[in-house]
Amino acid sequence: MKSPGNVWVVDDDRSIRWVLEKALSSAGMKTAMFESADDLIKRLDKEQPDAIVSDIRMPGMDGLALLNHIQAINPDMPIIIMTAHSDLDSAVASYRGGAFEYLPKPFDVDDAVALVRRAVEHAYERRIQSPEVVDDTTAEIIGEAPAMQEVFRAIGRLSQSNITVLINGDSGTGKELVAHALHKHSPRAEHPFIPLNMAAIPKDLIESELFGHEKGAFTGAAAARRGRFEQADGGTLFLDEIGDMPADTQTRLLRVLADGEFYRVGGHTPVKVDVRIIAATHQNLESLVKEGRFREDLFHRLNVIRIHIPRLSQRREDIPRLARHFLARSAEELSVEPKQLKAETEQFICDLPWPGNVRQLENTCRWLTVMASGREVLVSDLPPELLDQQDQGLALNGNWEQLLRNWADQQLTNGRKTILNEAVPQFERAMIEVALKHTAGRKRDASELLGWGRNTLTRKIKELGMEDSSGDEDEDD
Ligand SMILES: Nc1ncnc2c1ncn2[C@@H]1O[C@H](COP(=O)(O)OP(=O)(O)OP(=O)(O)O)[C@@H](O)[C@H]1O
Repeated sequence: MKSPGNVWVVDDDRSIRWVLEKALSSAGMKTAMFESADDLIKRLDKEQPDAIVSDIRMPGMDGLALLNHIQAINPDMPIIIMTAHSDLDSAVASYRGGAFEYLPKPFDVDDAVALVRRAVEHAYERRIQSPEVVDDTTAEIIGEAPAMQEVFRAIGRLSQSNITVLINGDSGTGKELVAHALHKHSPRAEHPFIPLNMAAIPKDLIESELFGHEKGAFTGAAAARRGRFEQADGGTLFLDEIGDMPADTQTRLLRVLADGEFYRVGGHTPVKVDVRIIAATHQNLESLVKEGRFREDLFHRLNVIRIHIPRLSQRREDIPRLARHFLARSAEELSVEPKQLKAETEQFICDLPWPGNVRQLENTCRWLTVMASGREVLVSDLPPELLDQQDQGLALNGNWEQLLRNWADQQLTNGRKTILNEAVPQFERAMIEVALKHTAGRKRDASELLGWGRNTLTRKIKELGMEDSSGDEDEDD
């Protein structure tokens, strides 16, 4: 019993679309043709094909970006990339990104049909072999904004590697989701992904949590226990909020990364593990290094590849899709009809500041699913704190203090500590940058604008690691 197949083709060249549509339909397959990758992605919201055939070069999103996008949301979707011989490098890249096959142009129509048929059968077999692939959609990452496309591209590029990755981004931007995607698209995918949040564990338990302990290692250690490192053997250990790792643990971690082995707390036999580390932080690790709060050598070990996840307010174009996704998910969880945002509600939420990022949007959608009375969500149905936020936003022009209060409030609500360590350097950096802009980079004049002595400004610039951006260094000293 074989599925005839539902195949989507995307190519900006009308004649290729025409040829493939004819050939695939004659072979009994259902087809849909798209002029651009963006059109195809829009349709993916509603329906999923069995396979996709995509040109490599297209205006707008190209074939490889599409490949990365789809790989991130549905790693099992077979994709055939069409490419001219001259684009062999890109074709190789498409393999690494996880394409099913590539089809060199110009192609023989029968070969093309045979290839597509194989892709469809492959998809079909995977589906019957592993019903749990449906579960994969829990890790769907939504992001059409250019800044998120960068993130998808990085996931694609890293897909065959075991390299250490450092993910930067504010709380709730999706760092764990991206770490999970990196794992799922790595050679370690069949092994465990173990997340551990440094900020969420009391300091004196971190070591035993990471490395495990032997029976009787400390009061309360009634039995021996494997730590996260051992649990993650062969797989990936995700260390969230690495900036909060205590100094002693940093030293131990560094040693494990260098030696590939460690001792359980209270243990005397070394334990060998093979673990890929993905670390994440909302803090500026370089600043922590400068302040002596994070080991420089550990920082360099972790900072091999860096991925930055933008704030939700820097990718507002994704808000409507994210909201639909979360409304659908909470409706499913609660077995109710999904709520729909009225156009003005959608517009309203697109303009909000979202200091809690995607997580805040997700929580809002869950709240709406339970609390909004009708099927359609009106602006007045939104949780009161969001309506307040908008008032604050309107009154904001000039009211940076209110923004700062919101930020501090949010940080403390999220359980953060020592928030001045992050806020003060940011504040100073902003003031210095603006003053230097007004003086075309002249520090002496900028120090006057700020009300600091020249030496203080020079020292601050150094401490804040702003030397590259501070403009002309050769002025009169
Ligand atoms: N682009 C996205 N598409 C779909 N869901 C997302 C996206 N980004 C984040 N989410 C969801 O938002 C929630 C928060 O994401 P996640 O836990 O990955 O954030 P985080 O940056 O690790 O947060 P924290 O730093 O507070 O731990 C999760 O439920 C996640 O599934």
